[in-house]
Amino acid sequence: MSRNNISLIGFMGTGKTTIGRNLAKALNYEFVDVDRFIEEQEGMTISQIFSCWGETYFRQLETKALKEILQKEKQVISTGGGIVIKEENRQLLMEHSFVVALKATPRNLYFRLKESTTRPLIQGPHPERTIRHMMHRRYPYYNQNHFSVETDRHNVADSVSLIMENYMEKRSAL
Ligand SMILES: Nc1ncnc2c1ncn2[C@@H]1O[C@H](COP(=O)(O)OP(=O)(O)OP(=O)(O)O)[C@@H](O)[C@H]1O
Ligand SMILES: O=C(O)C1=C[C@@H](O)[C@@H](O)[C@H](O)C1
Ligand SMILES: [Mg+2]
Repeated sequence: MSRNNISLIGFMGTGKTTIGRNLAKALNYEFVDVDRFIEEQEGMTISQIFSCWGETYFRQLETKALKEILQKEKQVISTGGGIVIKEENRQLLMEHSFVVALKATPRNLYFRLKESTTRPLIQGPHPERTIRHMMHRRYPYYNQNHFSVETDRHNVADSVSLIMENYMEKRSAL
């Protein structure tokens, strides 16, 4: 595990961007959001990439972006919710960063995301059911981590403190 990068993984809406920004500030690390990095490189939004080129192409861009981002250190990396689907990405993350999984129930995620129009995979007619199905399939992948936080039970500030404590502890034990 690299000593100097923290990656946040988890389903859409678990708080990777919100917690990530605060964590980066607290550690004086750079904050990098993989989705935003891809959007800047491509000059298109994630929704546009999905609708013009499809998910498979997006997944290729995502792995390319991850490799580039992981070259640097002292970063909090907020990943896309589906990055863990690929074994290659899971290995890259575990090898080059301290991986923190953020968790929440499908019900809470539904309430957090129901007004969102920027998440193409949950724009269908039954978003809560879709979240439940996708979460079920991805569950084992989110469980490959160095530390996890239940965001149903901890607010943003508490989650940041818990992650910092655990990161410092495990880093000094290396
Ligand atoms: N305990 C909590 N921890 C984190 N976020 C919370 C919590 N409770 C409510 N929220 C809200 O849930 C939303 C989380 O959205 P955010 O964009 O940070 O998620 P994300 O994991 O980055 O999603 P995506 O994968 O789609 O980018 C924010 O509006 C945040 O304020
Ligand atoms: O869960 C997912 O598969 C995704 C989550 C978002 O962060 C984006 O990366 C994209 O909308 C796909
Ligand atoms: Mg995000």
